[in-house]
Amino acid sequence: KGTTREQRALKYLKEHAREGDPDSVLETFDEFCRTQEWAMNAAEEKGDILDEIVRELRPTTCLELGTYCGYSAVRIARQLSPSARLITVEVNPDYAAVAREVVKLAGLQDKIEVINVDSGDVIRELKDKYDVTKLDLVFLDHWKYLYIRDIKLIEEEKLLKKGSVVFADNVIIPGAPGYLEYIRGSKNYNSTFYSVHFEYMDDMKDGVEKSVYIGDE
Ligand SMILES: Cn1cnc(CNC(=O)c2cc(-c3ccc(F)cc3)cc(O)c2O)c1
Ligand SMILES: [Mg+2]
Repeated sequence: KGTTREQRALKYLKEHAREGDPDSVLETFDEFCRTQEWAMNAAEEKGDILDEIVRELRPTTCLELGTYCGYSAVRIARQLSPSARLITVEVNPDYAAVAREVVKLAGLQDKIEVINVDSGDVIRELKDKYDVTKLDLVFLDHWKYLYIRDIKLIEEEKLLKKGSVVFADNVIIPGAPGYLEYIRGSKNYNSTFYSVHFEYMDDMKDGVEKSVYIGDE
C-alpha cells in the first residue's frame, strides 16, 4: 500500500481526533492501536505512571529520548505548565516527521520541540544550543541498548539536580539489562520498578523503572 504504519496512524488521527485536543489525540491513537494496528506507544499502565510522575513533579524542562510518533510527548506536554517545555529526540527522520504532525494536531507545538538527531550528539549540545540548564524529567524510550550510554552522558553534562526523575520504558521487554544494573547500583539514584502490561497487550508483562536523582548537583 506504499504507506508506513506510522503514516496510517497519522491519517487515522487526522480523520478521527479533535484538533487542538491532546486528550482526544491520545484516546484516538489508543483506539487505532487497539482496533487497527499495534504501535510502540508508552500507553495504558505505562502512560498512567508517566501522567502521575508529571503531575507530582511539575517539571519545567523535560527531555524524551525516542519520540517515535509523539504519543508520549503529547502525554507529557498536555500536563506541563505554560512556561514548561519538552525536548524530544528521534533519530529516525520518518518518525520525527510524523511526530511533528501529531504534536501540531494536538496543538502542543509551543511546548514540544522535536529534534531529528542522534541522542548521543544532542545531549552534549543541550546547554549551549538548546538553552537547557537542568533537566527535571528524562524519559528513556529509544533504542534500549542506548539507555546506559545516554544516562552517563546526561550525568557527565551535569544536567540532573536533586529530585530530577529518570523514567525508563521497556526494562523487561525488549529489556535494558545494562541500564537496570547501572542505575540500581548507583548511589546517586533511588529507583523503583513497576510491573506493567506491555502496551495494548493484556497478556504480556513489561516493566518501567522510575529513578530519582539524589546525587551531587
Ligand atoms: C525502530 N525504533 C524506533 N525507536 C525505537 C525504540 N523503541 C523500541 O525499540 C521499543 C520496542 C518495543 C517492542 C517492539 C516489538 C516487540 F516484539 C517487543 C517490544 C516496545 C517499546 O515500547 C519500544 O519503545 C525502535
Ligand atoms: Mg517503549
